[in-house]
Amino acid sequence: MDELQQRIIEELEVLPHIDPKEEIRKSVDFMKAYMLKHGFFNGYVLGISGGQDSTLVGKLAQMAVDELNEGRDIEKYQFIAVRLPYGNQKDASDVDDALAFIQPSVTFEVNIKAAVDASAEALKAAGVEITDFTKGNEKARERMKAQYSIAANYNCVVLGTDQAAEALTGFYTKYGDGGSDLVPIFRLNKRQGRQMLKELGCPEHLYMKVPTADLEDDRPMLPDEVALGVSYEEVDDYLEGKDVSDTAKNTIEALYRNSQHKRHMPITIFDDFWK
Ligand SMILES: NC(=O)c1ccc[n+]([C@@H]2O[C@H](COP(=O)([O-])OP(=O)(O)OC[C@H]3O[C@@H](n4cnc5c(N)ncnc54)[C@H](O)[C@@H]3O)[C@@H](O)[C@H]2O)c1
Ligand SMILES: Nc1ncnc2c1ncn2[C@@H]1O[C@H](COP(=O)(O)O)[C@@H](O)[C@H]1O
Ligand SMILES: O=P(O)(O)OP(=O)(O)O
Ligand SMILES: [Mg+2]
Repeated sequence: MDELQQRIIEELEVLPHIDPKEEIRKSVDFMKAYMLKHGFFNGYVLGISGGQDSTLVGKLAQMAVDELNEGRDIEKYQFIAVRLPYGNQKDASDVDDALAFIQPSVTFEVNIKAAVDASAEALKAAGVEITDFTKGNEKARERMKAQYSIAANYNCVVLGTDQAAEALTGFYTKYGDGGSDLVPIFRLNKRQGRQMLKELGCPEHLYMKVPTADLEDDRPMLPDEVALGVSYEEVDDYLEGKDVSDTAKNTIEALYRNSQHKRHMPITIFDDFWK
């Protein structure tokens, strides 16, 4: 393993092997401790897409609030799951299955189509015609806004599903799904998340599902791996310190370099990471 791979693994805190039970406990305890430290909060909010990462974080969040509520007369803590389709969601039945598995305290549905389309129209009226790709990122940012509005109304904080494979490649929308308060599965790669879901008794079709951001109208359900140009198996191997093909290594490291700006707060004159 060369110096850059080693540095990335250390930066993203990835372990080459995990004990799924131990990692489940770490994430649940993290979410419990955060609530106990900030007594004015009542729980967590997260968009549930029907994909692997939100199913995992949603389940862990529900476990955390259930444990926090144990022995209390009233259920102070809640996990608010949010369905956030853009129009009709093609994989809506996976959202049903994820919610049945998570059993959230509360579920809301906010359809983001009207807001996203209105935003595209307003830009068009100003002479800015956005591409389908940019509109995809607007969908992710609209989802972020809806979750923050719900969190503010119910005294909760917003969870993010960023994990090591996305953090490494920058495969998320800046201030969209990248905008959140706590990221309980940061440190885990994609296959480690699958191991945890299996341990938790999740239906197999959810943790074996092909990952998709499903943001583009023109390419619905586009697999992340097609957009990225590298497979998650290779990204996961890289993160575990294993050798990958030269092509995969070059792609991964280019994605890492190009997304440096996403792993920092807005850049000031005192920052020099980009120089
Ligand atoms: N979670 C997911 O799986 C997910 C979700 C949405 C999008 N995606 C994918 O993630 C990517 C998001 O698209 P994106 O990264 O083009 O959009 P983005 O909006 O996340 O980031 C692009 C913006 O970042 C800023 N930026 C770019 N380079 C910069 C630099 N060097 N310094 C400072 N700021 C800089 C600019 O404002 C630019 O418009 C796409 O590949 C998309 O398909 C994945
Ligand atoms: N359709 C969706 N409904 C609710 N929440 C969603 C939806 N699509 C995405 N999300 C949220 O965004 C993150 C990131 O998704 P990626 O597939 O990694 O782009 C996801 O975990 C949900 O919390
Ligand atoms: O973030 P999710 O839940 O949509 O998972 P995936 O990234 O596998 O689509
Ligand atoms: Mg997804």
